Amino acid sequence: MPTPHISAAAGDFADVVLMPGDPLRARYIAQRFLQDAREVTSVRNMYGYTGVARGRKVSVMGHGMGIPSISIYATELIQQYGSRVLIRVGSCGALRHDVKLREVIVALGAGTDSKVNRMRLQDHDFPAVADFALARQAVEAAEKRGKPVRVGSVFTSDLFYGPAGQTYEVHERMGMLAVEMEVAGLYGVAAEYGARALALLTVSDHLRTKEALSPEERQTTFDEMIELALDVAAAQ
Ligand SMILES: O=P(O)(O)O[C@H]1O[C@H](CO)[C@@H](O)[C@H]1O
Ligand SMILES: O=c1cc[nH]c(=O)[nH]1
Repeated sequence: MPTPHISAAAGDFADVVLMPGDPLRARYIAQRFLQDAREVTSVRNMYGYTGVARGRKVSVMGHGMGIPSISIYATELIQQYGSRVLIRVGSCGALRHDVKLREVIVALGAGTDSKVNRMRLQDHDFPAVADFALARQAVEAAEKRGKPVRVGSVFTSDLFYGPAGQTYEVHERMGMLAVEMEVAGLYGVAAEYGARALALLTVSDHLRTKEALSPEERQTTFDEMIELALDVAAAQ
């Protein structure tokens, strides 16, 4: 059962997995939000935990940075461990001036400069979209909490340090809310293996205004996003 990247045994993972990029955020989520959390994998320090949230078995596992990394973990969780619902809980940089720091974005779809989904689809465009039911549940849960979310498309970039100035205008004109590095890959993997996926993203910095959350603010805002992700997880 162990894979080259995950050392967990069969049955160690829940069918629903929250996935932050940072493995230490995975540990933080497990310690703060899961009851009876136990570590199920730590290969390469990419920590995974399983516990209980809202009375339901839930796992959390880091996915690293970039599409290649998330694709490995998402594929192995689905294919080897039977996970069916993957919810990325990540950070992003706002592209549009009207998107504010701390906002939580429900990433309905993702454009990308990566070729991975074209590799899957004979070089044709692939609609990298969230599972609709998960997205709707996230929006409804946010409304119930009185903390509405932003819903729309994001841009998944292979480059964190890219030719920024040249691309922001185009992305904004095409209606993209923010930039991050994994969503299009996650949605492609989910489609390929018949799983369901959603990404929730907290705006941690603003690419136009150069504002950024302090470490303390990051934590508080991320907590709100994680509560939302757990609302969605509990509904499965
Ligand atoms: O905070 P996470 O989830 O890692 O997400 C964003 O942060 C990383 C870049 O700093 C990339 O992984 C990007 O997608
Ligand atoms: O990928 C990312 C994540 C956060 N902020 C950015 O500018 N890019």
